[in-house]
Amino acid sequence: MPVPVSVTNPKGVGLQGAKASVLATEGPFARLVVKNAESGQQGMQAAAPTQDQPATSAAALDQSAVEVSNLGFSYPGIDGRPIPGFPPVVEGASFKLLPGQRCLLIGPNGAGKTTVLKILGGKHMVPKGSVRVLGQSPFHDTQLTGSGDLSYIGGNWERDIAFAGYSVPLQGDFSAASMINGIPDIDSKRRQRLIEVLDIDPDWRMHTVSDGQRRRVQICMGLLKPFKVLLLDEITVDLDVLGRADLMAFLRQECEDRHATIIYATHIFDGLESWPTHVLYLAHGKVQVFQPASEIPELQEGKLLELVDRWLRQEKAERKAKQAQQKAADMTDDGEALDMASWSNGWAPGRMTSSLRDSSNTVMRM
Ligand SMILES: Nc1ncnc2c1ncn2[C@@H]1O[C@H](COP(=O)(O)OP(=O)(O)OP(=O)(O)O)[C@@H](O)[C@H]1O
Repeated sequence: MPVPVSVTNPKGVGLQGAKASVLATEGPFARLVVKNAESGQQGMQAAAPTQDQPATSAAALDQSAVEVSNLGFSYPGIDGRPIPGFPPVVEGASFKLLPGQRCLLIGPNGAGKTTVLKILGGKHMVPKGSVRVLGQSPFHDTQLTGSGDLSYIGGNWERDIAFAGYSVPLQGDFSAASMINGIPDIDSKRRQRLIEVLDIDPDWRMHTVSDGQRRRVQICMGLLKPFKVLLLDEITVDLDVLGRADLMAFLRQECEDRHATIIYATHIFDGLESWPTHVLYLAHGKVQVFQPASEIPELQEGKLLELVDRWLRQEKAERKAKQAQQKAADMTDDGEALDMASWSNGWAPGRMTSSLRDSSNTVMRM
């Protein structure tokens, strides 16, 4: 049974006509080449354009691809407003990435990584000024995803289906080729390259593939269009070591050759030291570290895992201390716990539901 996919606009329909993705092939770029040749200047130069690699003007390389300014976000409660007493999931986050930069997004479970990526991918509405992708608001300016300039790959290819169950994986007796070839206006060389990089057998039947094989097809579909900004939410978790290494090499090349910008959230760090140009560490919904990789000694020394281990242990200790403080605050004067925690509301089709602590429908047990 086919189900929708977690790839933004896989068919590239919609505002496809508004192809803002065609970048200048002369003018500023040509002037920069002449200027650099004259001054003998070293440093970042726009790559010469080829059929697969559109030229990027020097001015475009200086403009931020992703800009987040004092971003705050709370998931709404049942009345559509932030739940009173709950801290925002993301608070005061600011960072900026230029074309060509690759950012590793790190943080403990529940830190807000997926939420940030979804906001950047236009899946949650936030004030226009707080998030700009390619100079536009990803939620409001839908041509960003419609054109394929902004691509988000995350989650599993599954959804809840009535009478079939929860988290039903995408399956159906159709081939991987029929999915991949079903996307219009794709450069055939790029498609073939991705099939090779991801080691996809076009004859795979989607109802008999393994999780990792299904993931490869999902990733392929998300990468078919030559994106300018790519958001990856732990998509390598099912891939074997070789598949992951080949994919990371491909993504790196996309940034170096086409000046694409990538944010990659992951919990798997082996072999990643030389991949990012930037590292963003998120904890408690706040940006704790945002630094160029060149300024992080542990990355130069191949000790990314040790660094993350230290960060996470520190975060855990802070979290435990905060919880202990909260517990103490919840005690009555005679030392009894005031139970304001979640309260079972019974079953709604197949699922337990509950009221949240301090939410508007909190049930207080006395
Ligand atoms: N739809 C939602 N409604 C309410 N709260 C949510 C929702 N989705 C996530 N949250 C909460 O927001 C917080 C951040 O979740 P998020 O999924 O962004 O974290 P994460 O850093 O991606 O975690 P992980 O590493 O486990 O994937 C968590 O406390 C989570 O419970």
